Amino acid sequence: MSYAEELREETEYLDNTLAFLEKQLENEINSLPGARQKLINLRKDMWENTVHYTNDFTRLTEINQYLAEVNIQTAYYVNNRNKIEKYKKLLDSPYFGRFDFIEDGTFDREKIYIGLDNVADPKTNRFFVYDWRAPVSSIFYRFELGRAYYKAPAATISGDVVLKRQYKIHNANLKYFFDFSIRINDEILQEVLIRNSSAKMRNIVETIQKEQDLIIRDNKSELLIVQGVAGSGKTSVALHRIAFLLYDGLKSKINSSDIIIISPNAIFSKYISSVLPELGEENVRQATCDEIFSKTVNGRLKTETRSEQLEYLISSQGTEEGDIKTQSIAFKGSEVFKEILDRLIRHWERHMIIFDDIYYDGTTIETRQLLKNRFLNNKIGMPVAKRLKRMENMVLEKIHPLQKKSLGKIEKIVQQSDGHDFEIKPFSRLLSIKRSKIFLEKLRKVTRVDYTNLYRELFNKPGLLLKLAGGLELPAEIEKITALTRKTLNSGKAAYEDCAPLLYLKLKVEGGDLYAVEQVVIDEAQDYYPLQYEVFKLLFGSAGYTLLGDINQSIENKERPALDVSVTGIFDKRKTVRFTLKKCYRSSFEINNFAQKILGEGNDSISFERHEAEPEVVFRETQAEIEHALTAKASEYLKQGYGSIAVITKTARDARDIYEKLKDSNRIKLVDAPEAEIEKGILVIPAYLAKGLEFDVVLVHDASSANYSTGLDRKLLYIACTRALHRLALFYTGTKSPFII
Ligand SMILES: Nc1ncnc2c1ncn2[C@@H]1O[C@H](COP(=O)(O)OP(=O)(O)OP(=O)(O)O)[C@@H](O)[C@H]1O
Repeated sequence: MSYAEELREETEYLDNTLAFLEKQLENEINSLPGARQKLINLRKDMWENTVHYTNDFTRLTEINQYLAEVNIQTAYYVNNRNKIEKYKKLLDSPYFGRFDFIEDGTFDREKIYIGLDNVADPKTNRFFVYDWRAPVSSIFYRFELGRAYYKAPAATISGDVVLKRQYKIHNANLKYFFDFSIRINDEILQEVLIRNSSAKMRNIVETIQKEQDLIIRDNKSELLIVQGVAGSGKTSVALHRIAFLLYDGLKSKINSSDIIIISPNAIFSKYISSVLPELGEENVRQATCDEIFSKTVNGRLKTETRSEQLEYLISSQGTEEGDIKTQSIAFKGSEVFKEILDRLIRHWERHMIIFDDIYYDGTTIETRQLLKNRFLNNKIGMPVAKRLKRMENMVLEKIHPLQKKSLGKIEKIVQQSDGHDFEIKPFSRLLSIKRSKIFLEKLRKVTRVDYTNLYRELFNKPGLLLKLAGGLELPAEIEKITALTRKTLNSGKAAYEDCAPLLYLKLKVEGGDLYAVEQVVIDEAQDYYPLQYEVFKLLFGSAGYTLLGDINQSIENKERPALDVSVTGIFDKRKTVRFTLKKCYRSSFEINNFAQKILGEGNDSISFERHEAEPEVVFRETQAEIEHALTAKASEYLKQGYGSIAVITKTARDARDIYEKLKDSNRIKLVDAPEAEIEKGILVIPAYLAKGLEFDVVLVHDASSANYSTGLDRKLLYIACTRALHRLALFYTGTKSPFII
């Protein structure tokens, strides 16, 4: 077929699709006022015809019937409005791709158009467009021309792909289309990747790569681990995977409230917040690691945040305090410490809960031995706090009949005393209540659990930690770690590394399963320690997990077995799968190659062939000259049209410092805490907060050997450089960092 004929056919197809969409939109718009009015009437009826407060069961049933009807109508109305939104969006660009497929055993050439949502006529069952998540659409992402197959719900369907085509449709106009093979596929990606970055992450639905698609569509695995180099699309894949799991057509479809994303900080949460809405889905629940770990403990103890911890770690390198803190973090995140906490709970059950004989009104209710035996031998699978509460209730039940007797006795005593003739009953009751209160307080001294105290005891009680750690390997500086922790806890504070252990104790002692979710997605998974994963397991119960991370971006710990066997062992899922993403899509070829050299041997990132200028390493005699050079570069790139420029520093303190110096001559924004907003323009930001983000241009402030020389510095420098899409420049005085090769 000639190009002109193809164009005519495609234009016709687009017109038909748009006409169908317009009709659908019109129908939905027409039915909206009716649905709205129906809902208003129903609410009015309910208000007028039912009581607003009642103890009467029959009236309650009546209210419930109304409420059920209101809920149905509300869902209908909301659905109506969502459809209007969907059709409007699709009318702008209903599809972006197509492939033609001849299924084995047939001679029909089926044209499969792919877009953000299904567009189908329910009357004729005709599909104008298939949702990118539909099973058939996987062919578009996974196969070139030739043999192909996809897994339909009932069977695997095979056939031949005879055409693959990509479209640019904007404002309901077909701008262009072209057919592609593998090579052109790369060119399309080139075009997408050459674009400037934006303050919010974008969807990649038109150019999902095969290796990414395999992760996105995996709905069988219960634990899915992705190790991917910087810029390989881990976060993008995670979000598209969520959209896939939310897809209506999926048998195992779940709702947005069933999924939670754990992200490193609020900056990152905001950065990724636009992708799911772009894909036509509601945003799912998000929690930052601070929300999970520090906030839960906060209120009892003043807690350090993850950023504060990192800032301290980075700034205190080379000092004894810094070294103790590093060891303390690794120790408290380890499986060894988990074992110590488990032993602490067992020890506490057996030796630290002091039972006493229980008397009430001169009668022995329980002996201490009986209480202890009952506690140690009953319901041992139940969390300790619940078992103690159960015991408390049992004792209270026993004293209940005695309370009445005791009241009678009190009344008699009060009668015998002078001056209470008219108030015998109320006065006696008061005395009885007071007595019960004293009793309860005494009882609760034994049955009430305070996990923060328990944790304090571990460090306060001389020799307890060492005794519990018998046979386990402890860090060299355990005495100093204990002393530091004692000091912090006794001043009413908890370091960030104490939060996960505290939460672990809380969940073990009081019981867990706080979040009812089915899928947990953990981004920057390399940053969590085994004990933190143990907490996730307690918090999220039997949920499925997707963990995405990059071992080379784990800031503080060197030997952490993140993302491998230890995680697999903790979650102990039957269906576990591991994927590796090696290709970097973010940075230009030159920037990625430069960044890989920072890491040295043994990393296996493959650069996508998108060529741009070589990174610059700029020497200046003084800091003042560096600041001048930074300003000049930033302005130059801004003029060249780069929208986002990050001056990346090592610490937040450096960021504040450089901001103060540059702010008068530039429109510049400081990002020194996770609450800050990321905007277009020039930003000054420390490397650990820039993690996960990207910028058109990265300017690394002070890349000298004095500033970047340790193992931790190497990772920070790597993180900083891998944030750049198009331009990278590093500035230094004295000698440059040994990691710059
Ligand atoms: N298939 C793709 N098509 C187009 N762009 C892609 C694709 N995969 C990744 N990208 C782009 O590459 C960049 C990096 O993606 P993303 O942030 O998801 O990577 P990451 O692995 O999470 O990176 P990091 O570990 O450095 O945070 C983003 O701009 C993303 O849009």
